[in-house]
Amino acid sequence: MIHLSGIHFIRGERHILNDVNVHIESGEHWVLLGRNGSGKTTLLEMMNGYEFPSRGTVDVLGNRYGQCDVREVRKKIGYISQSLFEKLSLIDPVLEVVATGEYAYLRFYQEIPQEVKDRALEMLTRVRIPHLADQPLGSLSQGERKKVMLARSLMSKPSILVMDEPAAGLDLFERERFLSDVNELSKQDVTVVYVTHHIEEIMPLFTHVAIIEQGELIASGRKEDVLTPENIYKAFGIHVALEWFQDRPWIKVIEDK
Ligand SMILES: Nc1ncnc2c1ncn2[C@@H]1O[C@H](COP(=O)(O)OP(=O)(O)OP(=O)(O)O)[C@@H](O)[C@H]1O
Repeated sequence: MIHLSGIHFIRGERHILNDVNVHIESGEHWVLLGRNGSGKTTLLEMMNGYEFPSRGTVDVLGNRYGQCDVREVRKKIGYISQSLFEKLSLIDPVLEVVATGEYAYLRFYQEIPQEVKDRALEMLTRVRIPHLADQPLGSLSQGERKKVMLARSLMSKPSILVMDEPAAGLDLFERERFLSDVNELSKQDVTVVYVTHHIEEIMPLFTHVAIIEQGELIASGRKEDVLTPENIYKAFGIHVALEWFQDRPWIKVIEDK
């Protein structure tokens, strides 16, 4: 599905990614975990072909970047990020914003076909906000906006869904509602790649975790093997105890005496 092999990303004096190898197979769902500035977003941008490595290869859905039309591959990848949200029009009704996902447009300048409107409503129903269809995007709460992004990204029936800190800024209630929609993606034929700083966002859906620190992968593999107090210490420099509860990892910070 996604193969990043021997990736280096160098800008000026900085080695931003250093020999990163990530292999994501069909049926797996991955979380990229790491501190601010560790290189997570840069890796996502490479999966989407918005950044190219200084060295190494990127293969997505059987296409090697640099030897294929990246725009064609991107049509099969949904991408949810704050920077994309900022490009959407806050005055447009939610249904229209979701419908733009069908064609990866930012806005419609012509009549939207009825079948596209119907599908947009279906996607809004899936994330449990069909009642907001006619409201302007800008009038929605942060949590509702995230759900609109999720519904919009599903319009194009992506094979891969890449999410960059989608639960950032949500309160506990909104976050849990959003995460439960993310978890429902296990019922769909889509591979999810999810970036976060927060361990408790690793929902049962996720099978694998990669931990990145200062541009290097310090651990990657099945989540039960990777999410250890030792690896969390290496990534965040904090001693923790980790417990699994209802197939989610929860941490307690152990203060140094
Ligand atoms: N094109 C670029 N040119 C120069 N520096 C860059 C470029 N892209 C990323 N960086 C730097 O690389 C580092 C990693 O950035 P990145 O956005 O990937 O981190 P991140 O793990 O997603 O961080 P956060 O959790 O804060 O979003 C940062 O220090 C950033 O300033």
